[in-house]
Amino acid sequence: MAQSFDIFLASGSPRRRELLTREGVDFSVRTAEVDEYLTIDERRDPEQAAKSLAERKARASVEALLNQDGYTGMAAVIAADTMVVLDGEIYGKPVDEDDAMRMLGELSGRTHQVITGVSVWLMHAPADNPEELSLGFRSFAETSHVRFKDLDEGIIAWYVGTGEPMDKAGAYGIQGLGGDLVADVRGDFDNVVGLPVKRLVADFADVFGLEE
Ligand SMILES: Cc1cn([C@H]2C[C@H](O)[C@@H](COP(=O)(O)OP(=O)(O)OP(=O)(O)O)O2)c(=O)[nH]c1=O
Repeated sequence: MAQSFDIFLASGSPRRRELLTREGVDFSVRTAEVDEYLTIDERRDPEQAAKSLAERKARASVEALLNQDGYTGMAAVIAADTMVVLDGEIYGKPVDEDDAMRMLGELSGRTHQVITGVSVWLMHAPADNPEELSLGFRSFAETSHVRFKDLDEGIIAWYVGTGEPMDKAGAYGIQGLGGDLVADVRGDFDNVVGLPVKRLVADFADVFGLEE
């Protein structure tokens, strides 16, 4: 694959790295701290919230590349944010085991949405003239629908005890032991894991060197 851009993934998530690697994309990881706070308006519109968080993550990474790393060249910076939504309410990562138990109890036997917002920032930072920086971005949100089996308290307590839920939106990982909690998935499976990588690569074919 002939890539005309340097590609940076602004993510600490090992799942996102694996998914992008699987598509054959050559990239580096450049994470930067962001505040994941959502406004009331963003909470009312989960797709917008996911895009907005992805945009913040990518922008922070762009700023770090330019201001801390002194990056020059043509780059695409990719970030994503995944959230679970049940009855319009956003579920992020559980704060503790009780929170994980609560989330899984609420998801039991029902269908929820998993929304991943993706933001891709394109920048050109000329080495000879830093004043001529050009920067732009495009974002999208992808939604998958996941139906949970009926879960009894014993299963939920066992699953939380494995530790798997703690760093994951909605307190489960469909790609791991959490796959056994799931009855059915409609939509993109990778999107549930954290990155709708097929759509990302298709929508940004020029960036990934898939077009002449
Ligand atoms: C629903 C679900 C979520 N997840 C994960 C994907 C994300 O890593 C995490 C949601 O948290 P995010 O805030 O989207 O991402 P992150 O903090 O892990 O990584 P970064 O911000 O650095 O990119 O939940 C799974 O791994 N499997 C699942 O089935």
